[in-house]
Amino acid sequence: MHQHSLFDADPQQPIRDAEGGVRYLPGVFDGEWSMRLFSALLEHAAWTSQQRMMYERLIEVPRRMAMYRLDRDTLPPMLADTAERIGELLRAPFNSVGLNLYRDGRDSVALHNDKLHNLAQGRPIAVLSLGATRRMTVRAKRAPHATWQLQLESGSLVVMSHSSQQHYDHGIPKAPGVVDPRISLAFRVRTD
Ligand SMILES: O=C(O)CCC(=O)C(=O)O
Ligand SMILES: [Fe+2]
Repeated sequence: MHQHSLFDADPQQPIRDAEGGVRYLPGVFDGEWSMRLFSALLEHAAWTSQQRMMYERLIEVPRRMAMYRLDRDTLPPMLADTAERIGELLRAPFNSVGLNLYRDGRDSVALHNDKLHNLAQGRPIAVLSLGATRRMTVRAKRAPHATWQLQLESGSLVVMSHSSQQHYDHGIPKAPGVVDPRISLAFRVRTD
């Protein structure tokens, strides 16, 4: 397997495609905004634990989640302003946000691609990170599975094109030693 660090080729854009590929944008929000938003979401978001069937057993998903429609739900403090700033920056009419809370390094999300059936063609998925820095793995589906490791700092955005989801998986591996929580917000343009 070929391992790339983010800085091998281009610090901003490890993967290129006609729709923008996968880009890492550090420092989109400053430390103060990021910290205030983190606290507001930790306290006020409607966190749920979900369960999945795995090997015929019901297991708890190792993170907390919350989901909002930006166009119709009552939102936690600062979320509407944050969504608007990201929408303006990326010129995309985001109408949904999925929140993930990784309580510490034991929480994770397995390699996956975001399902595209209810996402608008050509519109990106933007993931805002808050709190503890965690590593995102991005891996080509096709052999030899080129793999990138991105350190997602608080206040940063990872912007993934719609079409990148067909060719790459992404995940947040467990991180032994990380004791602080992280919240991510995945902004999407849904068609339903
Ligand atoms: O927490 C992250 O950075 C990734 C979240 C993610 O992949 C998702 O919500 O689909
Ligand atoms: Fe995802």
